[in-house]
Amino acid sequence: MTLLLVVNSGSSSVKVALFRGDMQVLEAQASEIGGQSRLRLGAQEQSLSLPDHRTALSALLEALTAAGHPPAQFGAAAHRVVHGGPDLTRACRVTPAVLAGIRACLPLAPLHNPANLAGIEALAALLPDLPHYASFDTAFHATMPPVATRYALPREVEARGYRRYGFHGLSYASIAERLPGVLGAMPGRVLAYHLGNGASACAMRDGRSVATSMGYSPLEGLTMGTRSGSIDPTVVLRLAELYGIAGTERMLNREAGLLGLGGRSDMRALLADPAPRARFAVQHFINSAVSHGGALMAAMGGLDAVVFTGGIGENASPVRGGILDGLAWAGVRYDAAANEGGETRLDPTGAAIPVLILPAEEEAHIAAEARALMKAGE
Ligand SMILES: Nc1ncnc2c1ncn2[C@@H]1O[C@H](COP(=O)(O)OP(=O)(O)O)[C@@H](O)[C@H]1O
Ligand SMILES: CC(=O)OP(=O)(O)O
Ligand SMILES: [Mg+2]
Repeated sequence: MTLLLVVNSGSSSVKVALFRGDMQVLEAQASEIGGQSRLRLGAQEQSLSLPDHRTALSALLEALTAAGHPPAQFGAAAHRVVHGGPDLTRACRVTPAVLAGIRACLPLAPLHNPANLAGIEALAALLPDLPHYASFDTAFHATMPPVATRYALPREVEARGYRRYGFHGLSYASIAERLPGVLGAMPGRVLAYHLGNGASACAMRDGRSVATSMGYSPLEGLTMGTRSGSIDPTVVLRLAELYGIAGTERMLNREAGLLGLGGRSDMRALLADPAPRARFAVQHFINSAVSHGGALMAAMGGLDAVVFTGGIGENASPVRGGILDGLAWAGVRYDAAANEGGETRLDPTGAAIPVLILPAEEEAHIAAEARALMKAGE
C-alpha cells in the first residue's frame, strides 16, 4: 500500500507525516524556521539553517528519503491550508479552481497561505501525477453564527469577504473528536486554547465552533509569537501613515507580539530569559489568553471544560498555570504538580470543570479527511 504524505505548514514550522491507512508510519518537523531552526525526525534532532518554508520542506523530504521513504512511495499528498476564504469550507481534492481559491486568500493569511501554496506547488513539480488534497483551518468555524462572524461594518463590506473566519480549525476539530473518548461524553461548553506560534481560543458548544478569537485573518485575537493580536484599528491607520501598508503589515504580523514586547518570539526562549521585558511579554500573553477566554465563556454562557493544545499549550507549564490562575473566578481549579508534569488531566479530584492537555493532532485529522475523500472517489 502506498503512503499518504501530510504537510502542515505553520507560521514558524513545517510538520510532515506519512500514513499507511490510518497508521502513522513516520513524522518529522522543522521548527523555528527563519530563526534558530531545527529539524526533528522521530527522536533525532539537529540544528540547521532553514531560512524559509520551501527550504524546510526540501530538508524534510530528504530526511524522509534517508529514513527509507523516498517520494516515489507517496500515493497522495494532503496539505493544511490555513485560509479557505468564504467558499473553501470543506476538505477537497486540489484542482486548478481550488488552487485559484487558495491564491485569492494569500493576502488574508500572509504568514501561512504562501507557504501552503508553495508546499503544494513544490510537490507537484517533484511528482506531477500525485493527487493532492487540502484541509482548511477555517472550515471548522463555518458553524459560527452571524453574530460571531460579522464585523459591525456596512453590509456591502461584508459582501466583499470582510468578515470573521477563525483559524486553527483542524486542531479544534480533532479536539472535538477526541473529547468524548477522553471524558466519556462531549461536554456542552468547551473553552479550547490552541497556543503555538499563532495562538487562538475557541468556544465550542456540543462540539461545534460558536465563537473564536481569530477573525478575518490569523492576526486578530491573542498576543502571539510575532503577531500583535487585537489592536485599535486607529493605531493601524496611524502606522500605515508612518510605515506604509506593506511596512505596517510586516510589523503587525512579523515584528509584534512576544517578539515586539520581549525581544524573542519563541516562548521556550522567553521563559528562560530573566530580563524584565521577557517576563512582561509572557504576562501579556497570559492576560490576553485570559481575557479572550472570558469573552468566549460569555459567548457560550458558561464553561464545562478547558483544553490546551499547541506547542505552548502542551509544553509551557508556567503559561498554562498563569492562564488557569486567571480563570479561577470561573470556577477553574488545577493541580499544580499535574500542570508541572504536563499530564493529560490537570483538574484535581472532585473539581467541577475538567482541564486537559491534548496534543495537537492536525496531521492525523488532515490524513483522515484525505482518506475519506479518496474513499469517495475524489
Ligand atoms: N518545552 C517548551 N516549553 C515552552 N514552550 C515551548 C516548548 N516547546 C515548544 N514551545 C513553544 O511552542 C511554540 C511553537 O508552537 P507550535 O505549535 O509548534 O508552532 P506553530 O504555530 O508554528 O505550529 C513556540 O513558542 C515554542 O517556544
Ligand atoms: C493559523 C495559525 O496561526 O497557525 P500557526 O499557529 O500554525 O501559525
Ligand atoms: Mg501550528
